[in-house]
Amino acid sequence: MTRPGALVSIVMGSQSDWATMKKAADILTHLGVEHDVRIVSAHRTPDRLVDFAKNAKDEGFKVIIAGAGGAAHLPGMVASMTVLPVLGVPVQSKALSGQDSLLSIVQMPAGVPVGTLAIGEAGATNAGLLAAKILATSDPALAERVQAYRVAQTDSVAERPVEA
Ligand SMILES: Nc1c(C(=O)O)ncn1[C@@H]1O[C@H](COP(=O)(O)O)[C@@H](O)[C@H]1O
Repeated sequence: MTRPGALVSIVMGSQSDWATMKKAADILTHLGVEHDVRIVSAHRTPDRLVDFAKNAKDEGFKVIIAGAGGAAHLPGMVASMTVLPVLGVPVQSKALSGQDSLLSIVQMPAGVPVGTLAIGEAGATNAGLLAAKILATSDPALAERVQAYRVAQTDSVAERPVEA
C-alpha cells in the first residue's frame, strides 16, 4: 500500500536496515516531504521487487531511496526497471563494515545510474536530503525549507565552542 501523496519511496532489503534508513525518513519528515517506507529485497522477494520498480512512477513517486547491506543488489536492480532517480545507501554490514555494501552499489555499469551515498547513517541522512533537494528544484516552498535547514546547520557549527 502506497502512502497517499508520498513523493519519495524508501525501500530497504531487510527490517534490520531500518535503524540506518530511519535517518533518511527523519530528514524527510523534518523537511515536510511525504514518503513511503517498505521492505523489498532483490534476493528474498524478487517478485515484489519487480512489481515495485515497474510501478513506482505510476504510484506517484519522484525519487527512490534504496538501502541494503552486504551483497546489496537492491538499488541497482530497482534502477534497472525505472526512469526515476535512485539513490543508493550502503548499509553497514557486520562482516565487512559496509565495504561490501558500498562496492555492490557504487560500481554500476554505464547506462544504469545509482547515486551512491556514504556508508551508514550519514549516507541515509544525505540520501533524504538529496531527495528533498531534487524535489525542491520544482517546489519553491520546499526549497525554502531546505535553505532554512542549511542555514541552521551553518549557525549551529559556527556557534559551537572550540572546547566542549
Ligand atoms: N542486500 C540485501 C538485499 C538485496 O540487495 O536485495 N536483500 C537483503 N539484503 C541485505 O541483507 C542484509 C542482512 O539481512 P538480515 O538482517 O535480514 O539477515 C541486510 O542489510 C539487507 O539489506
